[in-house]
Amino acid sequence: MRIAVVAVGQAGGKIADALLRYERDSEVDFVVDAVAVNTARADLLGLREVPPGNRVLIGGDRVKGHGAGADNELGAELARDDIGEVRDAVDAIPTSDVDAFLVVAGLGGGTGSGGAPVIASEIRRIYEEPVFALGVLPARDEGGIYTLNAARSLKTVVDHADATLLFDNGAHRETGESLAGGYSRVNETIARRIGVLCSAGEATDPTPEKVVDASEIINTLGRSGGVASIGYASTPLDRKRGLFGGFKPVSEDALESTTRVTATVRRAALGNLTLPCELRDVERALVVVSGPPETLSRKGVEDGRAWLEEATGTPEVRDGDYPLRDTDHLAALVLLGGVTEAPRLRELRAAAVEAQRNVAAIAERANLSAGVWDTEGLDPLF
Ligand SMILES: Nc1nc2c(ncn2[C@@H]2O[C@H](COP(=O)(O)OP(=O)(O)OP(=O)(O)O)[C@@H](O)[C@H]2O)c(=O)[nH]1
Repeated sequence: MRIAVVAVGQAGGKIADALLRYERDSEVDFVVDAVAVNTARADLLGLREVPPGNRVLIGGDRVKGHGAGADNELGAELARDDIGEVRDAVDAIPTSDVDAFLVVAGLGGGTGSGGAPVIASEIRRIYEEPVFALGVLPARDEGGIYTLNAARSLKTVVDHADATLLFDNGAHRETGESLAGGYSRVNETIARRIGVLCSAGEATDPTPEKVVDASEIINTLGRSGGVASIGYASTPLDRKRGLFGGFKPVSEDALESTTRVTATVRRAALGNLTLPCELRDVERALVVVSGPPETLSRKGVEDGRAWLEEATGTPEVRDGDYPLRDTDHLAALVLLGGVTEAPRLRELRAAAVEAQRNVAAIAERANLSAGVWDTEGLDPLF
């Protein structure tokens, strides 16, 4: 699936950079173009991969290039005011090659949190291709303002995108990790998952036995404002066991190959989801298995799909393979679409209600006027 990436805010821009790096390393063309939008000039200047001509500074007249200061209403306003400039940058993308747009943002701050729904809704108004959002949720310990921002923004993003892929920072940060080091590792994790998903159907050599078409990804994500999560797991392969330093052919080792594939699919779906959730709270799924061609047991993929059908209780589970010559890992990616419930969503909902009660206290702690955090009109989540 070929995507056009529209990154909003600091986290969005860094994730777009990571996606472009992943694309370059994998040598499969799946990002048609990437645009970065921000209210902070320094964040735009700090990007490494998004081409300088594709960086759009918004709100310059009002915030003078200094960011939205975690005020997501301001972020939304600045995006609305300068939407013409964002539109011009998106119009310059050769959209005849694009299967879907991906609007990427951290939902806890100001610019991405407020701007992403405005921008997604504008792109959706103009183009026929689906507009998916990739939203990063703040970790639990980031504090009330980030939580409240994420809760408000999530409700709006979900309403304005065809589907929203969620990534919970809190579920992926390792103890003792520095913030900067943590983010760059987490961004690589995000880029690998989106990268494998999108590049699977674009690689032509070696040819997959069952191709993952863009339409299969789009149908799994859905187009009616759902939430999605991605699981990923990989298993190292023992290169020494096969002939001539390669792997044993599947025929020689069919049982082991099959079990290895299904076990990897189960690990991808049961642990390490971008948004941890129960499989029974999922409406659709897609499994992609990648690795050296001789290790991709068709039966293993089918067994993995059958297991997922049973675990989710839905027959709407698609599958495909992605053969790669230069890897010593077997990997499985599981895309879960139509997620109806997740512990982190429940927490955000509850925290938003609590934060509304404590608005004055939060504003005081953050040294902001209470007016900035006037939450009148904050819709309940979903
Ligand atoms: N995964 C990931 N999360 C990040 C990164 N940078 C910031 N975040 C998270 O994103 C949220 C803050 O959003 P930012 O993108 O920094 O803020 P912004 O959208 O630029 O908004 P303002 O700075 O308020 O103008 C917080 O929840 C951070 O934890 C990153 O590189 N990767």
